[in-house]
This record gives sequence, structure tokens and C-alpha cells, in this order.
Amino acid sequence: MSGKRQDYISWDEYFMGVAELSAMRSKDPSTQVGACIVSQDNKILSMGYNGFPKGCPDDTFPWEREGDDPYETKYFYSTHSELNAILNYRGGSLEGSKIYVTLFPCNECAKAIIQCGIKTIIYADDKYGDTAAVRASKRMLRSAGVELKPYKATGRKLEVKV
Ligand SMILES: Nc1nc(=O)n([C@H]2C[C@H](O)[C@@H](COP(=O)(O)O)O2)cc1CO
Ligand SMILES: [Zn+2]
Repeated sequence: MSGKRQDYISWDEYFMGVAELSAMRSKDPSTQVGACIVSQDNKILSMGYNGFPKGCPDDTFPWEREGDDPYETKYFYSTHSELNAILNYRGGSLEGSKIYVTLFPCNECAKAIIQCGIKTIIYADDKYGDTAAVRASKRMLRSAGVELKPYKATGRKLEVKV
């Protein structure tokens, strides 16, 4: 018996917790998504959340989901959390890494995930699992041999004072 603390958080809770915290930075009024990229030896390499690209202000670009003109909806402009996490990484290669994400990646992010060498996706929610975009995503990811692991929530509530 070393006398160490017993109630420390697990690696999975830690990385999904970081993804959840990243999502809290999102300005999207309906869906906030966070991602955390981790090396094979459990070092955090990058993080991201969904938002507009640099130089595209949250107060002038549209956050609407719907509208007669798609030009005035968020979908043309918001960068997904997974792509942001990939693009935020400036350290070299992501080959062999894992990505923790609060929502299953779409087809566009799946392409980026495959091409940058991420080998495992740990996802919390899959609320768009029935859409063609996510079905196509899974088709590509499975074909490319990317492991897809649903996150097993422990239900533990983590509180941080900031
Ligand atoms: N995996 C994902 N990562 C993301 O960052 N997103 C972003 C794009 C939008 O900003 C928002 C989805 O908005 P809505 O259609 O639920 O109102 O989440 C969406 C998905 C879904 O595939
Ligand atoms: Zn995406």
C-alpha cells in the first residue's frame, strides 16, 4: 500500500473532460462540440471546439441554423472541433494518435482524421448517427481501419473552480 489518493480521475475521464471543457468555449447556440487529441503515451497534443475561422467575428457572421439563404446560416462558416484540433497542432505528426470528441465526427472531419494518421476515435454522443454525413463518415473510417470507441461515461461529476 503506497497510500496514494484513490479517487483520481481516469485517463478517459481526463481527456473527455478536456474535450467537454473545450466545448464550453463554443459560441454555437445549439451544439457545442469539443475535441482533444492525445498521443499513444497519453500526452495531450491539441484541442479544439467548433467556431468560425480566425478573422471571422462571432458577432458579424451568422449563427443561425436555418434560413432561406444558406449564405446566412452557420454551416458555411463554422469549423468543426475535430478539424480545429487537427489544425491547431503545430508540433509535427499526429500519426498513431487518438482523438476524444464529444460528438461523432462528420464525413469532412473523417477525411482529415484519416489523412493525418489518427488511429482511434473515442466519442461521447452520436446524435447525428442516422444522417448520411455520419454514415459516410463511418464508412470511410471503418474502411481506413480507424478504431471507433464509444466513450463509457462513468457519470462522475467533475467540478472546477475558476
Ligand atoms: N462532429 C461535429 N463536430 C462539430 O464541431 N460540429 C459543429 C458544427 C456546428 O457548429 C454544430 C452543429 O450544429 P447543429 O446542426 O447541431 O445546430 O457543431 C458538428 C459535428 C457533427 O458531425
Ligand atoms: Zn466535422
